[in-house]
This record gives sequence, C-alpha cells and structure tokens, in this order.
Amino acid sequence: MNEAFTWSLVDEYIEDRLIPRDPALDEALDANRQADLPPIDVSAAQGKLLQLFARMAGAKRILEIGTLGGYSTIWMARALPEDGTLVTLELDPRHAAVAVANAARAGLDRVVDVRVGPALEQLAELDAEGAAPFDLIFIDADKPNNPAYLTWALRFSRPGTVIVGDNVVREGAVIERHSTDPRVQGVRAFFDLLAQEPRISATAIQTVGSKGYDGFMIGIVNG
Ligand SMILES: C[S@@+](CC[C@H](N)C(=O)[O-])C[C@H]1O[C@@H](n2cnc3c(N)ncnc32)[C@H](O)[C@@H]1O
Ligand SMILES: [Mg+2]
Repeated sequence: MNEAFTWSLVDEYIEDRLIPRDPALDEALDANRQADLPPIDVSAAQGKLLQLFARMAGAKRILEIGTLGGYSTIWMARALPEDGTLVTLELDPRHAAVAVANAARAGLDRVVDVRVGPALEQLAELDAEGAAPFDLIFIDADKPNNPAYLTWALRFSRPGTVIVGDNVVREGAVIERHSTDPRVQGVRAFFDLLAQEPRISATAIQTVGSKGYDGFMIGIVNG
C-alpha cells in the first residue's frame, strides 16, 4: 500500500477511536473550503495534540501566529477556561474573517481575539499594549519569519511557557543546507536560534499523517 495512503488511513483510525466529533470543527473546515482557503490547517490528531499541550500547560493565555480559518485556534481555545484568552494573528483579512465566523460558530467569540495584519507588526503592537505573558505560543505562519517569531515568543514568555512550531521538517527538506526554498531556510535558522538559545529547552518530532511528512518543534521556557 502507498505510504501516504496508509498514513491517512491511520489518522482516520486515530480520529475514529480517540477524537470525538466536534461539529464546530467540521463546520470550520467546510467554511474554509467554501471560502477557498488553502487546506494547510493542522490535522484533527494534531489539533488535539495542541489542545492537550494547552491543558498540560494549564493555559489561560494562548498566542497563535498564523490563523488561517481558525481550525487550530478552535482546538486550542477549547482548552481554555471561560476567562481565558487566545490572541491569533493573521495577515490576510479574508482568512481572518472566516476565522472570526468559525470561532463565533464554535461559541468562542469571547475568548478568541483575531488580529489582522503582518504578525511582526501585530506583535509589536501587543508589546506596546503591555500584553501579559502567554502560557502557550503556537508559531504557524510564514516560515521565513520563524526566527523573528521565536524572538517575540520569548519576549511574551515566562518560565514554563510552552512554545510549539509547526512544519519544521518539510518532507525532510530541513536537512538540505543549500536549499533555495526560503521556508526551509527559515526553519533552519529557527533551529539554529533554538540551538544557541539558553532560555528554551526544545526538541522536534517528525510526524506523518493525513498532512504528509512534517514535524513539530516543542519547547519550554526555562526557569
Ligand atoms: C499554515 S496557515 C495557519 C494554519 C492554522 N494555524 C491551522 O492549523 O488551522 C498560515 C497562515 O499564516 C498567514 N500568514 C502568512 N504570512 C503572515 C504574516 N506575515 N503575518 C501573519 N500571518 C501570516 C497565512 O495567511 C495563513 O493563513
Ligand atoms: Mg502548519
């Protein structure tokens, strides 16, 4: 059997056994399709993993960089208490509008704050507002800016903050040091920064599934 086909079937099996259906998440994916958003959201199994990280961290404040239609947003926001907050940053106003509607349909409009514009500008604005530290930060936007996003993530952290980065393996292309793909170079610079950053303890895990072969970086800010 074709490998990628098996990975998808196994994801279906995992979803069937371990991931109860959440109509709001299914509706979010439908709304994304209808709005022609690219299907580059996390898988259900990965969304659940992010939700579990949020619960393990006892998160009350989550920052997401890269919203798309808010699929991962909803997964993580479901882990928040009623007075929790999830700030999510999105460049494309069309994506952001779909995400706002999806979060509202999920009953999360009071906890989810979708901010539109280049994330680097939005992060500077959050800083100017004196934003309190976040408990979990999920980096999943334009990969060339990953090093800058990590620097900002550290600024918005406290000891114990969990930082997760998506798409850090890129079908194995991460090891191609001469790659001309700026996303690969962004991820490699992200690893370089992590390697010499004493404030964070990190690893990366390769993943396969319905979204192909990729990986997550998971780190915790040291005390
Ligand atoms: C991979 S998608 C996010 C997927 C989403 N986290 C999920 O799993 O459901 C990346 C998103 O980042 C957005 N993006 C790209 N460049 C950006 C930037 N400079 N600032 C903010 N968002 C950006 C894209 O428009 C896209 O919606
Ligand atoms: Mg991603």
